[in-house]
Amino acid sequence: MTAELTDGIEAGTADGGGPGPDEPFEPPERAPVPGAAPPGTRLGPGRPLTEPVGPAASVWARLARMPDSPFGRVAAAMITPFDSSGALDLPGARRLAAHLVDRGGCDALVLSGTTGESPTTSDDEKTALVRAVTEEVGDRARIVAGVGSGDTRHSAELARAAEEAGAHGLLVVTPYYSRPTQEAIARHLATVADATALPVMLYDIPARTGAGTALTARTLTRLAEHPRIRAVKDCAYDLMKTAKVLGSTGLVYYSGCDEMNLPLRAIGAHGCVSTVANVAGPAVRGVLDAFDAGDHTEAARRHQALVPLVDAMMSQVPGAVSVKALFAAAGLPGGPVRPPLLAADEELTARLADALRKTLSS
Ligand SMILES: O=C(O)C1=N[C@H](C(=O)O)C[C@H](O)C1
Repeated sequence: MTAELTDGIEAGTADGGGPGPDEPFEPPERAPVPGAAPPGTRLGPGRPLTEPVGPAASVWARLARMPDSPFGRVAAAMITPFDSSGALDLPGARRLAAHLVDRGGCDALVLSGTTGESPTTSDDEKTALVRAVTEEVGDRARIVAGVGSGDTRHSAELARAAEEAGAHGLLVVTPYYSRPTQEAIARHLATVADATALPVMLYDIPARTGAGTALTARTLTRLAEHPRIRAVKDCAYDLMKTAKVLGSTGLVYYSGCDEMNLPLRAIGAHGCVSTVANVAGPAVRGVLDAFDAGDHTEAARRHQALVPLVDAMMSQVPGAVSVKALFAAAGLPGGPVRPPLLAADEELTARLADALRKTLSS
């Protein structure tokens, strides 16, 4: 999309509550999921993947063919395309997904995240999106379905529907609004992870979920014991916590905010879930590639070159608004945002396009 996009544009912790030090975490009793990986199985670097038998075998067989983490390395937090009437645009979603995977530098797509406007899509739309995108990209990328909500039963239902629709993994944000304690948050996340055989990426974004909902290092360490909780999408801006959890668990970390992609990689994160990758995936990947090749100066240069675009896209309006404004300017599928989000005005769109152009030419 990058070339098409520019062409188009040229034309146009609180540490809330939870158990005290003496209260042991009891992972909720659960019947083993048929065919699920045995407890302790991890997909972090160097760890073997144990193939199960039974209904989940096909999921694990698919994952086993994919290298590295079950969530890829550069995941676009894909926008959800709507048509001009505001309805879900599945052909547009297929086109965008294929583009991001085949030419846009992404080896994973997160659907129905914040950038995917999950608060304003229905359950049926979320499931239809997973089905269409998995059909379109097959095993060329990992498809991660956002199933987080403030309601445990609802999230478990969404998780089962996503699994049935072909998702390779789940993104589960900490429950919000009702101010659950750490213990309640831990139980919510474990219950959703129990609902399917899919690997789970936790989403820690306290600025969005509310004061007191940041996952504590202790809660993360406890949840790491769950056989299917494998990863964290880290948007907590708490390097002490992240470093502690990275150093003491097998959880695979992903930066969940583009300005932290390189800093978090430098302390051991595996990759990123990126909004900016919707429009500049190869540049987002290029930062990690340079770092992994040992050229830290070049990695820093590439990171710095992306920062103005990250700032333009994420600081004033939600990422979905920015991406859709850029897509509209380039004549690409995306369509409008759904209320309460508001489309970018002309001035913001011009600034976004300018930032994108500068970044891509740097
Ligand atoms: O939708 C997502 O997933 C992401 N959303 C975050 C946001 O909206 O702030 C940013 C992140 O890059 C991924």
